[in-house]
Amino acid sequence: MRDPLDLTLFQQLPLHSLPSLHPKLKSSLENMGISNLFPVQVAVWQETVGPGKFHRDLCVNSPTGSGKTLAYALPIIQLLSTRAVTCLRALVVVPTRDLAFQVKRVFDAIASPLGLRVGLVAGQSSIVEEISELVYAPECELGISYDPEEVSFRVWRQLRSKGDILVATPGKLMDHINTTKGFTLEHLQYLVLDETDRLLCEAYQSWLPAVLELAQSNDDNSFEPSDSFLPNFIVR
Ligand SMILES: Nc1ncnc2c1ncn2[C@@H]1O[C@H](COP(=O)(O)OP(=O)(O)OP(=O)(O)O)[C@@H](O)[C@H]1O
Repeated sequence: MRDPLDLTLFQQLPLHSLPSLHPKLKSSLENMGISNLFPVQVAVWQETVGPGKFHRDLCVNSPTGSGKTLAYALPIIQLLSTRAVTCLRALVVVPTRDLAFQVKRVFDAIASPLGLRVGLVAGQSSIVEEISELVYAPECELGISYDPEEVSFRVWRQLRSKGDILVATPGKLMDHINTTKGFTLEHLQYLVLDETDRLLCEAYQSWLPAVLELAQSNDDNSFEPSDSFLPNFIVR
């Protein structure tokens, strides 16, 4: 493990001083009234997109209100902006439904202009509605009722992810891992644990080992063949 970076040594930076920042990401931030990145955001950007380049886990420890959500959301969106096919590549796990809504709003604001879709599973709607938000189901689109227990093999083959990024609470995530056909973590590239201290207090059916195992289960990753390593953002 490297020596930690001291965030108090980082300064705010204006957006225009980040040459690699995607122009649409810059516009989205400006629309949100953001003209500078906060120090934690500068530090994480530099360790991921910037000179530090992203090939390891990051553990971010920074005070409440210091801007940690954008600190991880910005590089993830920037790094996913070149994706050609929609599949679930980033998973953000948070301990509460309220935080899940809050984090999804931040992702939505910067992901949509880049054509990236953000899903939410936090018990906000029925399980069937959540499933229809997560995976394409041909019957669903034809208006025929969709019972996930009765999906034929032919249909199962056609199921694919509707989103690039998913924000989830652990309990709901495990429900979908255990029961939703077509829901897969095999293409996952980024895993974020937000409010890790609270998350790890709860075992939730051993959700973390299950997620790590599923995310690393596919050796035949057709999207990023050289990237078998799953970098994690751990935020508290
Ligand atoms: N670069 C920025 N410029 C201006 N406002 C910002 C910037 N980054 C984040 N904010 C705003 O600062 C507030 C706090 O951000 P955020 O919720 O991400 O902090 P946090 O560190 O995750 O806090 P918590 O620990 O409570 O979750 C939000 O209202 C957010 O919109």
